[in-house]
Amino acid sequence: MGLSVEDKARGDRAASQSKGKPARDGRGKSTGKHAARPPASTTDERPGLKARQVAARLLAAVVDKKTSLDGLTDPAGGQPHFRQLELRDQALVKAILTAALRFRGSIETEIAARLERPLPPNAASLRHILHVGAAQILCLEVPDSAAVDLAVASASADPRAARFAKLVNALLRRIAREAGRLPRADADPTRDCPAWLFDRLVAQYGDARARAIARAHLKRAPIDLTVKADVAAWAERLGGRAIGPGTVRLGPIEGAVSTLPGFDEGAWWVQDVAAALPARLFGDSLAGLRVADLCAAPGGKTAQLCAMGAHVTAVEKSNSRMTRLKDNLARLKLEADCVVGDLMGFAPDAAFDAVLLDAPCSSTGTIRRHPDVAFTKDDAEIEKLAALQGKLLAKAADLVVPGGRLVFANCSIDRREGEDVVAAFLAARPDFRLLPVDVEELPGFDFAVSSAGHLRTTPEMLDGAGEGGGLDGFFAARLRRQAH
Ligand SMILES: C[S@@+](CC[C@H](N)C(=O)[O-])C[C@H]1O[C@@H](n2cnc3c(N)ncnc32)[C@H](O)[C@@H]1O
Repeated sequence: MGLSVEDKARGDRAASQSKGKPARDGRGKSTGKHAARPPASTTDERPGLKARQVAARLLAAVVDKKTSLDGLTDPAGGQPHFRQLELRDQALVKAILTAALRFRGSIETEIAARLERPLPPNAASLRHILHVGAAQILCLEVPDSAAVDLAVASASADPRAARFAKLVNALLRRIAREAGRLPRADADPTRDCPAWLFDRLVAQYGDARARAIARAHLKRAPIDLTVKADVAAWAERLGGRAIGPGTVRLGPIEGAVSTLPGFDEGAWWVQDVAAALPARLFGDSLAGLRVADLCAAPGGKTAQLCAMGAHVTAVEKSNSRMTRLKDNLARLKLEADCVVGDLMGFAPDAAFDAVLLDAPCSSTGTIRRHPDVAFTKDDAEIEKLAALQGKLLAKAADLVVPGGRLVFANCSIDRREGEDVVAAFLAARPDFRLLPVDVEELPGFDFAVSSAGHLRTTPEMLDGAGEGGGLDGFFAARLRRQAH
């Protein structure tokens, strides 16, 4: 029988038993009691409550206002309540939101299945509190009792949701008792992929591949490192495996990557294996050449180009992101000329032998790492970004010497931001030709080369359905300017 918002007092006081959760240690012990606590006031100081309240607030910002989670959780410019949390609670908020967004459709289904009537449209705040609670119960190792109690306290402290506190209690206890853990092996992946995105994937890749991509989005992305040299030796030292000539894929690690061997000495940097492919399209021929890396921060590709022996000029419009790029290069003991400013106003003294443009995009290739992208982007945004990319590509082209090469790349899986941008560019610029990528250039990554000679990856490739598999979605095209 479903619960209704009017019938909010009806609650099953039976002990909460999490289904399928591993046994808990003393700290995470389930008390088996879920009687709703006295209503929390805004001064309720119980441990963990602020983290849940901030999680619900940030979920609202992502879903209702299309605000990027990276921005909201930025250590310097992020949401003030988030920044006030202790680091441990900040990590918990991020884990809750990652789960709540990755499995948003499944969580909504579990909630809806236990309601007699849908939540009223003006109950956004209640919905976010329920999603935050359910995400902990269904996806995280948080004791059910804590997830439920803190959701009830969050509702009680929120004037828009206070009258639903008992409903929150009853509903989440039922989910804890009845629902299995997420993700489920037999789950329909389309449930967790917003319709606007799934429709585009089907239109561009066909139904089967669209489903495979949506399934890959439910997996956590592994951590890849690009090493300066000796990939096999670093793979062994770090307990990972070499994939491709310059990438080590790590297994599960304890703590931050910055504590791993080789970080302080600058032997490697974090970069998904797919993100490392566009710079490799220049081959081994960059030593001593003047190369521009446009839209450069945080500098993964700048570092690759420097390590290949090029004289690199990195252009980036964001001051704070350029600071990160410079910090990264300093740690890696690599050097580049760094120019802070809008690419559209960049006027160097001379053109470049090679140019790499990693244009701003929808980032739909990184949904495994950034599940908020599926909620913050839409059809209109993709059109806007495609238009911007066309302008940036035209500007980048003017910076290439006759006979020089230009690589246009981004981490979108949408053709409008990839294949279509390049097709429009080539139609308008007879002084440029596509230099098709040959599968032999990327040993082990032949799957990443499209029949048109572009680089095109999507996250289900490289065993994206398996644990520790997959790669980011990326597009790159290599172009040459006519020699005159
Ligand atoms: C996808 S990220 C680049 C990632 C980077 N190439 C790497 O490999 O680490 C895009 C970057 O472009 C920058 N950007 C966006 N529009 C720009 C513009 N008009 N001029 C210069 N930089 C821009 C953004 O601030 C962002 O740092």
